[in-house]
Amino acid sequence: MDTALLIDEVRLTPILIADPPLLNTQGVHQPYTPRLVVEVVTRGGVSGIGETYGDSAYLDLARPLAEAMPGRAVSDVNGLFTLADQVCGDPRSTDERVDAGGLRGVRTVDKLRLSVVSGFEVACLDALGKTLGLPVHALLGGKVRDTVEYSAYLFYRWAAHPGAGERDDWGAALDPAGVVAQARRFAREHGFSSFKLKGGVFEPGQEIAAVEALAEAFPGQPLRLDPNGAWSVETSLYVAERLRGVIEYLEDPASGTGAMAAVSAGTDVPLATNMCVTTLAEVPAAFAGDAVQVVLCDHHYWGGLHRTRELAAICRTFGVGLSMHSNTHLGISLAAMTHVAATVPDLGYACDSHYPWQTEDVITTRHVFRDGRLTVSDAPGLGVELDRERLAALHRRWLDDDGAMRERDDVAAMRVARPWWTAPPVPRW
Ligand SMILES: O=C([O-])[C@@H](O)[C@@H](O)[C@H](O)[C@@H](O)C(=O)[O-]
Ligand SMILES: [Mg+2]
Repeated sequence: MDTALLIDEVRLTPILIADPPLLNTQGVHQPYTPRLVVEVVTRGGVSGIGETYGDSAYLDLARPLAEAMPGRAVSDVNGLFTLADQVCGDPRSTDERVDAGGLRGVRTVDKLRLSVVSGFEVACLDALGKTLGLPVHALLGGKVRDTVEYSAYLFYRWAAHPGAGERDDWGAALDPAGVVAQARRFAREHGFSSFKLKGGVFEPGQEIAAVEALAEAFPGQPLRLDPNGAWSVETSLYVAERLRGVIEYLEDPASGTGAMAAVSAGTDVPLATNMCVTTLAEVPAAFAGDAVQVVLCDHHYWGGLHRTRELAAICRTFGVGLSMHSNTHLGISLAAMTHVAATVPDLGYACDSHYPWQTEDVITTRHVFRDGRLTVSDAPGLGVELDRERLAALHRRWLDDDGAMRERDDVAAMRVARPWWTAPPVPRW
């Protein structure tokens, strides 16, 4: 073993990043949202970076893992899972609640742990690639495309947060005209040609009207609608019928595998998910029941880039399509998403990314979409550099926070504007 590959130190930096007032079925994004930056430093003096969720449940698991890493090789990414099982709590204890935000499926201890491991795996791959002079995609077997296509992620939104928070110049988008204006700006500034609207905010008729307005503004271009499981089976079938021939896929119209399977049985509109298939345990029932036709992978909660490729192979085996989910994230994760997406042969859909909404970053040079695509970097590692000054500033914000922003809570954020707000029932419509 080359001792240059051994880990000397692991640095964990929780940060708070600005987030616009984007609406979803639970509520609204907080002015600031937590992320965790993971940095591994090797004996060879190379530093590798990764990024994952930063809420305290993730930090609690990341700390013991960081302490256990020194002395291990950055090339031993498979060993990370065993190590995490040993040091990050009891692997048998599970908590099958829907995640705190109600937007990303079940929240089990295993899934939390995998989300943490993903940040460490990416950091190790970055360090390994930099040491060997190879891009991360080469460590995953090599890219099969030179660019990765992303879709515009449209949100109903307010012009500004009701209390504190950064301001941007997007203005409000609360009706079909606002959604189309937002889409036009995404197309103009980033070249996106496929569009996803985050739904579950207004009653379904209004969201159907928004998608129809998009179809009129962008004829023939792929459109998606994602209410995060807010609709009943009946409502889902109604929306599917109305948008048949207009929509590329409906994403998580209903909540849970059973409801999704019932919707799927009643329509030929493809269904996608980042909610009912987010762990291996959920795959058999969902695939056997034909509940979904497209799985949205997310290297964070599937446990990193290698595990994402394993998921891709499972989907391929069962003839289920693959696309990519996104939550609020920075440029480190976007680099990781692009590397793994470049290696998956049958990625048949443009990937999601929140990135254009993020005005702050911790890398020195922001990613730039051209024609809605990112060029796959051939530079060693991820191909991005940490901006230490920015990282320190965003960490300072996390330190200064009284705890209110350290956990993502879209319901609480909505209460600032509407004190009576509670998490809506499922199904909501
Ligand atoms: O950021 C949001 O509001 C999204 O709703 C996000 O939390 C979801 O996880 C995600 O983007 C999705 O596709 O469901
Ligand atoms: Mg979704």
